Amino acid sequence: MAVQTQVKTYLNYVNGEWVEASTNETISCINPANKHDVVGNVQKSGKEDVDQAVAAAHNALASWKKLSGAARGEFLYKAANILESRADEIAETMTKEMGKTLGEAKGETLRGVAILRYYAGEGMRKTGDVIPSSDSEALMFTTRVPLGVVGVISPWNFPVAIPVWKMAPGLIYGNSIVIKPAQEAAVTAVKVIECLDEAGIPAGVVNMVTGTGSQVGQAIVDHPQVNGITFTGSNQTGKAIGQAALARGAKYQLEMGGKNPVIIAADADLDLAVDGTISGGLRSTGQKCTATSRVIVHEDVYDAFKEKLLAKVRELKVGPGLEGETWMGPCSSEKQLETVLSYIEKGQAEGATLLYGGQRLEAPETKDGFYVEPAVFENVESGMAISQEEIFGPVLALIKVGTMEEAIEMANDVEFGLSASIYTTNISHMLSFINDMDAGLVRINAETAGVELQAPFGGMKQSSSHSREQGQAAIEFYTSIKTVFVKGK
Ligand SMILES: NC(=O)C1=CN([C@@H]2O[C@H](COP(=O)(O)OP(=O)(O)OC[C@H]3O[C@@H](n4cnc5c(N)ncnc54)[C@H](O)[C@@H]3O)[C@@H](O)[C@H]2O)C=CC1
Ligand SMILES: O=C(O)CCC(=O)C(=O)O
Repeated sequence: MAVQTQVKTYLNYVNGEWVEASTNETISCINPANKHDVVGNVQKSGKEDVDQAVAAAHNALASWKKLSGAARGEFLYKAANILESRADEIAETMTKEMGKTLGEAKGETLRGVAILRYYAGEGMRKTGDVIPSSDSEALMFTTRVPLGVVGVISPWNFPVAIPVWKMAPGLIYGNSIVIKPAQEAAVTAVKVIECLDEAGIPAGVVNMVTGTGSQVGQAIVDHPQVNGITFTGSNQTGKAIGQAALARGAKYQLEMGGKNPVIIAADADLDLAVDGTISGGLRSTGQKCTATSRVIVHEDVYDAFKEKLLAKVRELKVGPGLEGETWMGPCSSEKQLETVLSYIEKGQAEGATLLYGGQRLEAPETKDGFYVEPAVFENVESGMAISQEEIFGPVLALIKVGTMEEAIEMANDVEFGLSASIYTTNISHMLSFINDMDAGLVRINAETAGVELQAPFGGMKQSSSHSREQGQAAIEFYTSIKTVFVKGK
């Protein structure tokens, strides 16, 4: 058991000030590698705090949107430099708070830096088109105006990258922000906001209120002065947010679950496919919406692939994310661990064969953390829960198929459509996969996870609100098009 020295309490950020919540309550953020280690306390805010944050964001809007894109971009460049200079410390906080390995946390923090720089540059790019008018004496063009106050509701699995990829485009296009980060990653979020504060972002342009989803999140969603809500998280919460936003005419963007397949064709490079399956399925302890969970393997290479996969999975070192030799950290919370263990039980009860892993780590040095061994199932059928539902944990389900058509049919046989990949050396297989796979992100000879910040990201079917984040696609959510028709007299 760790001895707690001094636990810091972090404040909300409202109208450019660090403030306590009106409730006078705080919540502790726990280290999933050792539940006795409190990483920090954050404010357990209420509706009144959201009202103050939204009022500040609303008041800041007029002068923020009047600035040129280049001037707004300067704040993002400064914030990027500050985040970069604090990358080691912020990555360590992330690892302590939600468990991913330090290497992954550092990579993600630097991705946050790159996202800030990318959107800083967007402030100098075109936002409209000239369209020929049918009146030869008129000028017709489109311009864009900001949405207004944007509510950002973010999850815990990418504590830097997701808040940044939602806030940075919002800011560059002239919106003001009220963010409620996930409770499990709130200390890391505070540190990201500190970077924006240090960069001198004007008071009220960015506000952060921490607390529960049902109190703080819901108050943001329901607030009449919040013009749009961008959300990443579970399907259940996302759908409820979408309905509430629609009911009061607010814009919304939802990024939700995945049940992502990888297809291993008979002609695949099996070593590459094994590495991509492990990295896509088990990095970050499987807690990515783009994580690989269904591994659809051609029967001709099934046994060879399975043996190679198991040999490598057996070697993965599970442990605290801060330790250098750890490959996979704990689940982010006790709730996540319980969800994963319940799916492992359900898989066995439904008749799948657990080939490896799936046990909680009970050794003295790990029993206080939320650790589970990576699990590999076979004899998985399409109707089983482990084949259909998002587990968000280190669980791979092997499915044997006889043809490429069967593989693609199986890959599409879920309600989600976020990401999918195929390992093959055959160009016809690649082309049918690109054409026939129902997913927003299709990847050839590459793992399902790992999105690039300059490209559109989002899913088909139940995975998103059919919108796209990141890259230049982000402009669609954060702005409205205004069509302008000008005639001299
Ligand atoms: N698509 C993704 O990247 C993610 C998917 N998930 C999925 O969701 C499952 C449950 O994880 P949770 O953290 O409980 O997800 P969640 O969807 O409940 O939480 C995501 C965010 O929504 C907020 N929230 C919760 N209820 C709300 C409400 N009524 N109004 C407004 N905001 C609200 C939370 O506080 C958090 O900031 C995971 O096991 C996983 O399957 C979770 C996190 C990220
Ligand atoms: O795969 C990635 O890099 C991003 C995944 C993601 O957006 C998520 O898990 O929410």
